[in-house]
Amino acid sequence: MKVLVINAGSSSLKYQLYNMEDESVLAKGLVERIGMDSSILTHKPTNKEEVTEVSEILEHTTAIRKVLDKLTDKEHGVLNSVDEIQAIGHRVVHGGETFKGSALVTGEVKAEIRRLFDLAPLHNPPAIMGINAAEKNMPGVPQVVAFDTAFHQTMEEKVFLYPIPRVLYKKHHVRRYGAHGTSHQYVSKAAAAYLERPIEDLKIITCHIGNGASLTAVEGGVSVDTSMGLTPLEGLMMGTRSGDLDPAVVTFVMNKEELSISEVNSMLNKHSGLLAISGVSSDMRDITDGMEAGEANSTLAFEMYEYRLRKYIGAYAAAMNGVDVIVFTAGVGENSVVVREKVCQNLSYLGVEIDPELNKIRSGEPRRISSANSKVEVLVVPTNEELVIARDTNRIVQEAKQAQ
Ligand SMILES: Nc1ncnc2c1ncn2[C@@H]1O[C@H](COP(=O)(O)OP(=O)(O)O)[C@@H](O)[C@H]1O
Ligand SMILES: CC(=O)OP(=O)(O)O
Ligand SMILES: [Mg+2]
Repeated sequence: MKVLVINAGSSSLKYQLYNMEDESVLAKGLVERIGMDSSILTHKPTNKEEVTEVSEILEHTTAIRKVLDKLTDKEHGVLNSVDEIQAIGHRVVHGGETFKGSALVTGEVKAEIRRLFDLAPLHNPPAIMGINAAEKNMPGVPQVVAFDTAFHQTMEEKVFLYPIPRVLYKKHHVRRYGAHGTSHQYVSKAAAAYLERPIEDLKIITCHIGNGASLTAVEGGVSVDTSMGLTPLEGLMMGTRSGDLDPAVVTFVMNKEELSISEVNSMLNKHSGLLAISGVSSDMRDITDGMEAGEANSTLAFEMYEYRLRKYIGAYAAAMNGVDVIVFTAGVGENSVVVREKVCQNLSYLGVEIDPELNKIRSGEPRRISSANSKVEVLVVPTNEELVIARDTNRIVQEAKQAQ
């Protein structure tokens, strides 16, 4: 079966086409700046040259049509016809309490994702746009949704409730949900497989640190705590998101600066984090370059980022009464030698010791960076959210066919 995986953002759409016979990627790509005057489509077929095309793409339906054109293009394509795509899988960030796993898209499932718009105003609306756009371009092709929140539905009440009036949970579902679950689940399983140990016996802290960043305490293979909350704003300091702060900061600043709800949301989600402190960039590469050049604001941004991440690792070791494995993943976790080095340097009280040479090795495979003496295994495990979505899509569509 050939499965197209789509990750739709508000102004972008990432895609990967899988051949599920051998789980190989036939092509992948990205449409950026949807809705702006010059959109950019970058298409990379696995065995051919990458192509980039600039054109006007005003909404997601056109974006998917352009992607399908590229996938079937004589020169850059990998398919003879769009009909070869037998299923489509979508990443959806918020599944609320309804979805504990991936689901086949139906009218009711779409209505539920819409009901959750309030809880994920930045993430769920573009996901629905992606689903509708796929439906228009490929009518009749089954679609599956995979939720970032699903893996964290195992958290206990004492972990997911906020200590605020309970009526807010009953009336408005205000609680902690977490995100990046597909990634935390994938890398924790991959870590156990790499170590050749049963996941049931392990206490694992997974650090998914990319643009958005979150940590999860995985005990016995299930998520027992995670750092994102009602929305993907809670927890770690991120590229442009603040992470944890005193909630009174919000009302105080709204009052002093006369900010609206949408303005304060935008400040905390898009103009905070590394970007706000460095004054330069949300990208960890620029921050570490600035730090190496002795630039004070980038150095401070790095130190705050590393300090907050390290505090969370300590908290999750406490939550599980120990830690056997720490896993680094996503853009920063997989690539930043210096972030891993600094975080681990100050975890010696847990018995963490990394090998500086192993830490420097670059590879797309899971690898150990801790020394032989370390009491905790420290691993780098490249994440692959798209593969998990493709597998779920394949399984759910096959099951639905058999049930017919
Ligand atoms: N070599 C590198 N060193 C440090 N950080 C890196 C490196 N490569 C990528 N990154 C970081 O990874 C981030 C993107 O991570 P990624 O997981 O791809 O994010 P997302 O999926 O949220 O777009 C970038 O913003 C950048 O800060
Ligand atoms: C939920 C979330 O933060 O997603 P991303 O890392 O893709 O921004
Ligand atoms: Mg990501």
